[in-house]
Amino acid sequence: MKIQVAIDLLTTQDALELAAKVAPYVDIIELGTPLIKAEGLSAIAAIKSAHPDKIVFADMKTMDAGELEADIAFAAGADLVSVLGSADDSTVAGAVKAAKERNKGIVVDLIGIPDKAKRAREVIALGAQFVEFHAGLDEQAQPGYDLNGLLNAGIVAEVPFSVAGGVSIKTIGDVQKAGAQVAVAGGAIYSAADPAFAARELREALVQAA
Ligand SMILES: O=C([C@H](O)CO)[C@H](O)[C@H](O)COP(=O)(O)O
Repeated sequence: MKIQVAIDLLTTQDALELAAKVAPYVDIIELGTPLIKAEGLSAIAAIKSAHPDKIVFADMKTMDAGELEADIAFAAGADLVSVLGSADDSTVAGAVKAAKERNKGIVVDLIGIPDKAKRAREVIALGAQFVEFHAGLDEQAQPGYDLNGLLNAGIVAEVPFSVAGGVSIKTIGDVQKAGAQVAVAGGAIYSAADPAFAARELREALVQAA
């Protein structure tokens, strides 16, 4: 299973500094939606240029103009771009078209979708590389939130998937057992007192579980 660090910081400089610390322990570097909104596509170019060997994920959360939005993110250096599962099928298909033309990939983010397993199968049929079973930061803040709903959706859907929603050292083993291709960790890394240590701990937890 791959580890994806989600960088929900607000400046390219802070993102570059975090990425430099954690890159040895992660496979995918994600530019979070707030970062892209704050700094623009240049943040994607800066991270790809600093880490050409890493998979760079632009969390565009595209809802419309799928082909256009995916294409500008790929042109800036992204290898993977996210589209929302609540978007129209034509938006997903347009983004997939842009990805195929550049030999890159679309990840469909199922945040807010009630029947995540059903929509996951639909968007994989449209050509998405994998889906993200995702509970956003606001959903995570609700009382009683845990990862189990996302993990069960992943098990039921039987498609390639990632899990994002407060993945931590306590839960990354469960994400792996559920069969995820990618565990996404944002706050568990960027809010840690020592982000490199936190990322290394996540990596070591996977080695031990393997
Ligand atoms: O996609 C995300 C969220 O919508 C804000 O952009 C996060 O990057 C994702 O949820 C992973 O972060 P954590 O939940 O803090 O692990």
